[in-house]
Amino acid sequence: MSNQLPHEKGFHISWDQIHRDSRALAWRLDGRGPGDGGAWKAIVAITRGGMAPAMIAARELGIRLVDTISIKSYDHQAQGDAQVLSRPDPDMMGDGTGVLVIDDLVDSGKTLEVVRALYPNAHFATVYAKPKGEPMVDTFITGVSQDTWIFFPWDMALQYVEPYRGKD
Ligand SMILES: O=P(O)(O)OC[C@H]1O[C@H](OP(=O)(O)OP(=O)(O)O)[C@H](O)[C@@H]1O
Ligand code: HPA
Ligand SMILES: [Mg+2]
Repeated sequence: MSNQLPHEKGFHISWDQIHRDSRALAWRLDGRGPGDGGAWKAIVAITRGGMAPAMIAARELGIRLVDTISIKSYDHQAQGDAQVLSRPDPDMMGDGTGVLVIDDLVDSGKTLEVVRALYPNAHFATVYAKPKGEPMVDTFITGVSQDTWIFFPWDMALQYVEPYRGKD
């Protein structure tokens, strides 16, 4: 990582950016549900990364029924088998009809594949999508190349960096 140029280090997302992009996702989904007037009945966030976008979308869309499904598939940047640690009330979920399932991003598509198998009729939405995972997502805002690592604001802190041309 340390001998890469700044633009090769990854795609760094600020809080402001994820807020704007999550709002854009909500607006794109507005009125596209199967209920009256295109309503959605609930939002399910895929923890942990989906929680911030799901909260922002729930607020934009006026949805108060918000639940989580807990999946763990990465340890740092290494992917293992996706494990479902907890899931929403089965009576509320049914086959997923009318439920918006939200995550921060789709990369290999493995996480969404697991959730899709549980709720085949839910609508799957992510803020960011890499090409491999795109077939697993119904709606996303920004496409990112497969070899880019996305850094989210909850994983970062402001810190000093050396000037690009080095110290004087
Ligand atoms: O499409 P995939 O290759 O499955 O990758 C995408 C998933 O990986 C990350 O979650 P992670 O499992 O790291 O957990 P976290 O959300 O708790 O950070 C990200 O938030 C997505 O949920
Ligand atoms: O690019 C990524 N950034 C953060 N978390 C991730 N989990 C899978 N891919 C990514
Ligand atoms: Mg996640």
